[in-house]
Amino acid sequence: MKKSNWDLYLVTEAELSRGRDSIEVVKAAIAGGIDAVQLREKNMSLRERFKLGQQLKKICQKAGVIFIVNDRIDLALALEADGVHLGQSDLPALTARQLLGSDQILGISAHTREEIAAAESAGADYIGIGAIFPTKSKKLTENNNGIGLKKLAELKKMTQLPVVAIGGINESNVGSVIKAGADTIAVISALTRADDIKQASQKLKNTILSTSSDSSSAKFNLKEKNFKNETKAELAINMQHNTLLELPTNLADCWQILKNSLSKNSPLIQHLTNNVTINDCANVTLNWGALPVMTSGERDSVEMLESASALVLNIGSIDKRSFKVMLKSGKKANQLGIPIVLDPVGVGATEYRTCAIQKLITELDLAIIKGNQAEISILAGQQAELKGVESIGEYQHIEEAAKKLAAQLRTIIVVSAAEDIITDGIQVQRVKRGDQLLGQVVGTGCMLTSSLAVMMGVKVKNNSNFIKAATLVYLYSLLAEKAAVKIDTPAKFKQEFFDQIFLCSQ
Ligand SMILES: Nc1ncnc2c1ncn2[C@@H]1O[C@H](COP(=O)(O)OP(=O)(O)OP(=O)(O)O)[C@@H](O)[C@H]1O
Ligand SMILES: Cc1ncsc1CCO
Ligand SMILES: [Mg+2]
Repeated sequence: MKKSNWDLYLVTEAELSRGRDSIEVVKAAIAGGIDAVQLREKNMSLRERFKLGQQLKKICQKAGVIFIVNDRIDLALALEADGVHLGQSDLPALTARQLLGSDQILGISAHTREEIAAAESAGADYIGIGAIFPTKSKKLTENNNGIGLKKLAELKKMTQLPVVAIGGINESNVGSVIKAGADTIAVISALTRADDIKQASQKLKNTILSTSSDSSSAKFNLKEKNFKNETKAELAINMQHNTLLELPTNLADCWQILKNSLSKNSPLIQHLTNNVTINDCANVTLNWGALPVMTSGERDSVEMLESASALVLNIGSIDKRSFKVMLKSGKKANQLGIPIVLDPVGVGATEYRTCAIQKLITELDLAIIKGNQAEISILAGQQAELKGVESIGEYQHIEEAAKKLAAQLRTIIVVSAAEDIITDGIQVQRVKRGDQLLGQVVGTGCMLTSSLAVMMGVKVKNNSNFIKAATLVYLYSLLAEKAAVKIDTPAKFKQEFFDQIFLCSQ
């Protein structure tokens, strides 16, 4: 079961359901198209809520509707709910996140900048804001006047997380709430007290959808969670522009600049690369919005650089002739001020590779070296285990090795692994995102190198190569997660991953 975008979120309260029980209410609301249910029931005992929750969970699961538990993390865990919604007087968000793990949804009610920041840093998936309007029942909220639309709009600007608005929202005012910036609408009475719950749900959802598509405010998707496979990583996207919400703010800003520039003028990326993954590298380059060229003759490569914006040197299938072309082209790129991204594929596996790389590193100025853990360890003069071009073994000191190498060569080092590292010798960014399927497809490292070259080929002011590299690696990983939510076998995953890169660059 997976659901990426919530429009309408029903919060249950049997006492406000005009004699109907919450099972009946939830079933009718699901028939009307709600996206998520929250088990609230403030007046029931924990045992009663548990029993009701068991039934509601089954109903939701069958319908593909998200099931969230209010207030009690113990209950959420006991019911194996999709997530929990906590207020400021419940257990702290950080504790909740630790107990929940990363795959479950954590919603936090927040009313101030500080509360929003704390929720974000604890790893919340959405921020609940309310009560927006006066509510019919005091039980719904302590704030009987409601915070109003202006305050909602102000709070919305303080977070990149999706905002769920609650409190006194109904058919007549929901449009204004969406326009003020709410991404998702949570209601109790508007549905629980309706004469015809199914019809009321349909109507409310339609109004939300039609207002959202008219509204200029960005409508964000909630984190997509894969409930089929709990090991799958989490992600979030912006529905309109496909921009990833979870990109840290500075990287998100950098991506906007890179993306704008890519859409205006596609940089040409010349590749001298291996004959295993060459086609994938060409396609990934194209999907980011750049133009690939993979010309391997000495004269042609050198001449091609006149119109290129970056050069990839990938030694995956190096031989005497290709090495010579790399050296010559590298020198030409340096003369022209074109950034070079080097992938020392399999360095250390053979003496030939190691000598070739030593020569390239000594003679050329490199913008980035991207290698797997073994390759970077070898370059840093440490022990490493390689089998062919694959990194095997444990690398506890990889960060120090990468930093040292970056400082020594005055370049950016990118280490790819389940947790990637980007460093310029001083700053370090770790990216523990992505999906293990990346390791099941030959060439995702080479494609990462080509992707880095695309970003190096974009000239942007105010963003260092370090930030550009970190942005790319982060984005690459998040897009892989997004692909992996949809697909769980390698070949189709590769296709989906390409498409995600394409969509994100539009
Ligand atoms: N277990 C994993 N979980 C998440 N991401 C992973 C995992 N293993 C590898 N990756 C990602 O896969 C990509 C390739 O990394 P890897 O270290 O396998 O490179 P490589 O060995 O140079 O690849 P190749 O030689 O196949 O081109 C990187 O984006 C990395 O983050
Ligand atoms: C498998 C393989 N062999 C040489 S290059 C390459 C692609 C991954 O680096
Ligand atoms: Mg690999």
